[in-house]
Amino acid sequence: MYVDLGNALGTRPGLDRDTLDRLDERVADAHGTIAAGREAEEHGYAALNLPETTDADAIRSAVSRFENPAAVLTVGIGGSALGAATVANALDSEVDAYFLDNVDPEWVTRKLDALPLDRTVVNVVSRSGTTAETLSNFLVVRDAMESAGVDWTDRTFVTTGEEGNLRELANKHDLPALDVPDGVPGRFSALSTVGLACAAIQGHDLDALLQGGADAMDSLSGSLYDSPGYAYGAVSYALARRGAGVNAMMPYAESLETFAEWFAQLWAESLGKDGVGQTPARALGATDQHSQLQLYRAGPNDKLVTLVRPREYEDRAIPETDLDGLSYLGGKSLGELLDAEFEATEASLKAAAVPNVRIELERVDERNLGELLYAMEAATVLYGELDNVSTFTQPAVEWGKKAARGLLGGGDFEEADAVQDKETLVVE
Ligand SMILES: O=P(O)(O)OC[C@H]1O[C@](O)(CO)[C@@H](O)[C@@H]1O
Repeated sequence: MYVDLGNALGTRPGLDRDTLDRLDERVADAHGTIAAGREAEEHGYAALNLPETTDADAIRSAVSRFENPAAVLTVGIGGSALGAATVANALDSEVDAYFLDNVDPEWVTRKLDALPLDRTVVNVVSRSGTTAETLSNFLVVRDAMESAGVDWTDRTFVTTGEEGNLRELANKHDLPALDVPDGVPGRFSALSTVGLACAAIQGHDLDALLQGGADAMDSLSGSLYDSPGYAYGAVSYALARRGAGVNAMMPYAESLETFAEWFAQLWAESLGKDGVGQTPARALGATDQHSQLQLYRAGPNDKLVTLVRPREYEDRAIPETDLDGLSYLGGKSLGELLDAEFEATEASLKAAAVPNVRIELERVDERNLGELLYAMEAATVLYGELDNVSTFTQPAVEWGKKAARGLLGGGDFEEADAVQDKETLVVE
């Protein structure tokens, strides 16, 4: 994997090579803090040790009881679903993967109706073990299994913390369970039990995923010029300080679309603090060239656009054609077209002085995915150090949780009262 910062330099006053060299001095200090935090297994920093601390054998043996499942249904939300979904949606498997990471009743019903419940493993994941959406969805899934005459205790697997409703449920019904790692916030847990249980059930190569993470981990040093992750974090920070308040993550591979969703939680929940942060926007190449690019090029110049692509992939030829104006495509391949679109979009952004960064993987496989996930986590931790924010907390999400709980009679929360005081100006 490499990161190319070339098209970010010169797009903002003072953002040149000298600026990066000066910023690199701060990267060295930040790396010192990160390394010390990792050494001490401090909350958050411990996530950057996962390639070393995650026990792949333990995960494989914990799920080995589920022989030849047709599908795995992961019930979890946020960091308890997005890492697993990124791997599942990027790689092929005989075992289909489904995710219940929302509580839209019609959508949940459609998903459950499509599942062969008697051959599905239910993978329930919650770090806190108390998240309303996850626990509600699990109760709904359990009920659906019972109605279908399926013994849910035979088909359910749990990953959670030492305490919480989910742990109690697992103990009560003697369900197979894995622990979430200590000191690892959900959004940083893709390379742990949280993200890898689903991958193990699907038969993916956990060792290669962790090896990719380890390769990125080994690149961490006191300089951004040694580590693609640190380089990306540093230039994103430098651009945000110079008005690029939005980061459009635009992979040029359908298999990486969920990666952009995973990145959005990582970037937003980690760096959106104290009035600062860079707003992640999810895009997909080439599709969003035909929807969002107009704004990226000709709207407010307040964005960094991150373009991601695999170099190698299974290609498909475009048949020869004598249709007027199309013959230039005949005999080419879809991959050639996509690569041309990628490079053309990159150049079109540069021509409009819109900063953009290229991230290239060899191909979309376990090792490269592990490296990409880890590098983005390292980028986030470094950016957080440079911006002096508490990267590993997310206090602002609690207000809404209390309000919703209060509205449902789950306790007396003043936040719920505030919901009742809503101003209205209805136009219909
Ligand atoms: O794993 P849990 O505790 O169910 O939390 C799910 C998600 O909800 C959050 O706490 C935000 O509400 C995220 O940080 C987390 O990834």
